[in-house]
Amino acid sequence: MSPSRPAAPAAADATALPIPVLDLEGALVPNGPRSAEVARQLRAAAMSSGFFYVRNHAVDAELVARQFALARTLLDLPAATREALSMRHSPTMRGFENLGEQTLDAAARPDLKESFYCGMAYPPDHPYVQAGYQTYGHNQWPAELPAAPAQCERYIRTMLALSQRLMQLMALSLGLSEHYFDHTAESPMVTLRMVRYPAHPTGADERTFGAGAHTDWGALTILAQDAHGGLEVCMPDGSWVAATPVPGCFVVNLGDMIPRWTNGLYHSNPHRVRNLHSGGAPRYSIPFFYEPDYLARIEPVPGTVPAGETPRHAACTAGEHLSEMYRKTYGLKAAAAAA
Ligand SMILES: O=C(O)CCC(=O)C(=O)O
Ligand SMILES: [Fe+2]
Repeated sequence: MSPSRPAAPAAADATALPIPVLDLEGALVPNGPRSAEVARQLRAAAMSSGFFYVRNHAVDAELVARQFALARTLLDLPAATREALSMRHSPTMRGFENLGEQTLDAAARPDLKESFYCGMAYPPDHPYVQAGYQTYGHNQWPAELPAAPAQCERYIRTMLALSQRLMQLMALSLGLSEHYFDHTAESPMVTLRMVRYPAHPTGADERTFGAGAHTDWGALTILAQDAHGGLEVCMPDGSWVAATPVPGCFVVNLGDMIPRWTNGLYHSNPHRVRNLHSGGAPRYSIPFFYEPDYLARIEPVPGTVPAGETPRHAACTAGEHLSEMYRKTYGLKAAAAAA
């Protein structure tokens, strides 16, 4: 490790973390005995940074380990293979992204990360695939890795179930029926991303990031990260805190659809990544982005707009919101690919 790099953070003491840990034991099924308590904790986190960890989420550690192994294999494929499967050739934003191809913070340098994007395997005759809605259908898989589609599909199905349960707990946290959002999950827009960050360059300026400061665009992100750390979260007072890896936990954060759905009551705070603590090794992370059905209307839920006030955001569909965000951060390339 270079002497200018800070030492790796000590193993996280969950009770001392600025980002709370929600224990999902007893809250994983509708009417679970701890659902109300977890919903209260979720509400507090959502009104603060919009970030929390989840433990006892019932996701098999082996499944997550296999997904990290696949991430390494995918991102080690030769440059020519990755170029042939570049997301620039994909109408649905699937495939490989090279270092510097995305700029999440327009005021910073292009992101020092590379990734592989895939989504749920919607059949070609699904109406949304037929309609050409962005993110539906058309995964790009490398022929060299025939087991990759099934592994990703298993991971996606598992994360989807967890996301949908978290949306039920969120509904509860808003004083709504646990099933309030269920109908918005019919054909969800889900994106699984496997990301690799090179070590933060020595002597890099303050505009250099693995991922520039950004908010996520969807409803929920469930992040698996390796042991190196590097994710930083902007707290409501403007300070940045480390989302230190906690063994066995995922980091969950709210995306921009949730403030739209709650008229600003719940927050989707900025976060960023700098791979500073890995001793020069790459950092891997696997964000799973849960977004509702393309046609789901995103407008304030009951009880979030005070009487006599107008909503802070115009209503839109989830698909409209997401397409606009891809267009902004991938610039003209994505607009061309999506056309
Ligand atoms: O890699 C991470 O820890 C976070 C990635 C992230 O924020 C994103 O992909 O939106
Ligand atoms: Fe993010």
